[in-house]
Amino acid sequence: MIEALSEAERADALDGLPEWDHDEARDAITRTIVFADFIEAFGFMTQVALIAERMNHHPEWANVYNRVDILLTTHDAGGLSPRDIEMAQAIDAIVEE
Ligand SMILES: C[C@H](O)[C@H](O)[C@H]1CNC2=NC(N)=NC(=O)C2=N1
Repeated sequence: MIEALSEAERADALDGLPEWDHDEARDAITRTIVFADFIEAFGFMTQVALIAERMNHHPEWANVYNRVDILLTTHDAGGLSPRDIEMAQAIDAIVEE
């Protein structure tokens, strides 16, 4: 079992993730990324999929052509947990490559 972040921990984490929005209804973070084309978007998703499997932590996401909409939350914790923050940081690192 993994614990959700406290309010202070969540505020700190969100400060460090300026590209991400907080979805209060779901206690999730969301980010939309637009790539040059479909193959760039799908290549990104493939990299994230490998990380997700390694972490056993999986994004809720959708892809339309060059756009990927991502939502991260921890179902087991009923909200944001350190795993979402770690995943968001990994995603940001891939996008910045
Ligand atoms: C049974 C399995 O370990 C759980 O369902 C894992 C898998 N991937 C997961 N992904 C996410 N985002 N949240 C979870 O709580 C979660 N739990």
